[in-house]
Amino acid sequence: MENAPGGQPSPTTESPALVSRCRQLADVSARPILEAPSRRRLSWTAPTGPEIVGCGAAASLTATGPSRIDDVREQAEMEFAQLDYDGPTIGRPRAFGGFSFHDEDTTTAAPHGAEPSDTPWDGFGDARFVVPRVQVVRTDEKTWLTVTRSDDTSAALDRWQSRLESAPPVVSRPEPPRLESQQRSTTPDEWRHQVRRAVEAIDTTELQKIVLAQSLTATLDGALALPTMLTRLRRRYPACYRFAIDGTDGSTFFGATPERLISKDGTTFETEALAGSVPRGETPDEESSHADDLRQSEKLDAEHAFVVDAIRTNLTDLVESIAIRPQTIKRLATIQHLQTPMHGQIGANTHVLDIVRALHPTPAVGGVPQTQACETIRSIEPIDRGWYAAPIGWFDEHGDGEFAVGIRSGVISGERVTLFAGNGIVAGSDADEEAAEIDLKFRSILDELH
Ligand SMILES: C=C(O[C@@H]1C=C(C(=O)O)C=C[C@H]1O)C(=O)O
Repeated sequence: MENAPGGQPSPTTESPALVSRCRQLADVSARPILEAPSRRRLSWTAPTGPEIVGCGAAASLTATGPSRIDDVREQAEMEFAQLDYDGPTIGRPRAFGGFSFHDEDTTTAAPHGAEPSDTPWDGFGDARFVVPRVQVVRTDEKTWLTVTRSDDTSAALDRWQSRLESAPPVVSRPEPPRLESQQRSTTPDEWRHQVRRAVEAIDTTELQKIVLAQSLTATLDGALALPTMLTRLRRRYPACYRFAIDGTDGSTFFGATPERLISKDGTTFETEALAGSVPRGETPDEESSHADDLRQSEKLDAEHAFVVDAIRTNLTDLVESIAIRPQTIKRLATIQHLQTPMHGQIGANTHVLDIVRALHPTPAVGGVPQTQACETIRSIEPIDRGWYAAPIGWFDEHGDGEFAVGIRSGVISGERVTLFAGNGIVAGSDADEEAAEIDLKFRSILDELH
């Protein structure tokens, strides 16, 4: 955008310009930002990236239905065209948010089997991104504060700097609440029935793989403090993406997901296939026997190969090159997965959201073929997936950004937390074995709540 002399936005600009300024701070905690609920808080930490925390909305992007990813991109281009940022790249403003799993417009359609009141997703919509008014980026060595507003940016920068620098250090953390009760969306019998229907569809139609999910609603005896929750997830899951994002109704979607959907930086991108799961062992012997199962099982290999193939196929037309690294195992606290990292070169003008659109949902969370799998999920699953297993992340004015798959996640609504977990079903899947894996996935977050 054009600036008038003195660096201030030109008064002739039609809509108010967003002025964004960044300042490096002494190493301060971003906790004061997270301690203020109802301020549209967000938190995002990639396994090897800085911690980013934000609040407020300098710009909001929302969209519905099948075109939601393109619509967000279009709106973002208009908003970012109004942006006047002067500062280091690390502190640049970004749009943070996520998409619903399904394409269907949830503002008009109730999900199969779920009354609107059953859903914890009212505050999220089909797509919602926010350029936060206040953003703090912390690496191990440095902290940057960025304020983005259409007025008084520098006064707000001063206010937030003094607020962050004068916040008292945390001496003791509040006791976590106790778990009062938990309720599953799906009984063991219902699950067996659903898996039977999925396996039948696999045996008799084109369907080859489908991921079926459940929810678990935990009731606690007190509210969950988001900063404490994120600290626990950081300690327990340093190799995962930890995220939290407030809805518009006081609820918060959060999680610690092991699965990268895409990261794009200039002309390079990285993605991965993550699918095929076994438990962690209680002893070294048990551990290596599970790892052997993971490497040798033909069924798990097939589940995983669907994901590798779909990512490669769906990216072919979009990227300049793609290389597949050797398969490894991603070990987490309760569960371990087959992982195949992939990386490559891409045109600088390709937006990260173009890649998100091409990839989501991968067969790690949807199925093969994609459209039939999503239709079957909607007809079999009794829950509203909302943003679970969907792309969650950020992008910047140049179309660079990073998205994770929103699994190992849940929605906090006061003293209730609704968690989600799913598992891949292929020919020959056994409902009870699949249920045991879903339990491990629920536990990964449930164990950290109380
Ligand atoms: C669907 C989930 O996880 C996905 C499914 C996996 C599987 O079927 O083995 C493994 C990792 C994830 O890609 C979940 O955690 O809810």
